[in-house]
Amino acid sequence: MAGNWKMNLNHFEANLLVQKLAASLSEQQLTDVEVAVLPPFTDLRTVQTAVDGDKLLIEYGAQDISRHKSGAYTGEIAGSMLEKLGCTYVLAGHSERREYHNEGDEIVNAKVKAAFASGLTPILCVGEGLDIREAAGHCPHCVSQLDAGLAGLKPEQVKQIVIAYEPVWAIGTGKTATPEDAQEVCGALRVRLVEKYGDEIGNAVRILYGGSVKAANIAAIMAQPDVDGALVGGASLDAEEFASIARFREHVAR
Ligand SMILES: O=C(CO)COP(=O)(O)O
Repeated sequence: MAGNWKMNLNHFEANLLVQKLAASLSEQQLTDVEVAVLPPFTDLRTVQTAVDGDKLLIEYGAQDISRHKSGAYTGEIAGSMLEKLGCTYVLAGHSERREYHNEGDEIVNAKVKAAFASGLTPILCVGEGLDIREAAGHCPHCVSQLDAGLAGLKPEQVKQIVIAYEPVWAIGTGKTATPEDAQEVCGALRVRLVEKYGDEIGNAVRILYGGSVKAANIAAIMAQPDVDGALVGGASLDAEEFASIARFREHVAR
């Protein structure tokens, strides 16, 4: 269960939220679910200090990574810097990066590789816009983003990666895909992974659903066979709400 904070919370607020989240998770005795937060870059050091200092059972990571190793790339953050901050995960190809920063599949693939080169686990995001959904092109579109994002990876890297299916029309809009919509695309992604990398790897890859996930709708989404978790935006900014979402980590075994 991953919380993408997007461009919210300064480092003081970040500290408060991770502490509260850890308290809510332990109150609910959620020790067997992997919970990760993805704060803005400027919060990462604070989150690291809180997690290490208090031995909190929370993983964390970044929302973006430079495809370059180092050098004259003003404003960018290298994988090695994230690694030094103890990050486990990094998003690659979130729809907001694809849309507002013109990140195409090739750049996203380079970012996935940069993440692995620094020992980070990429969370590769795929998803269709409303026009593609209305033209019924959502499955092929997402499968093609998956293929492009994974191009050139070794099978053991594919096994480790996390995929997030986030229909763009359901992000921050309050419109959730129905559980069946989520399963349709997550199932198509699974079929593709199995086809290309075999049963063992294809079934080991964790596939998350994202888009207006809340405590009130998570149960039906997690009941889908190919949904292994959620990538949560707005609702991850509320510790109790996010902890309640994390309670629904059990899904029907494939
Ligand atoms: O984009 C998302 C997570 O990465 C989803 O955001 P919301 O949960 O706010 O719709």
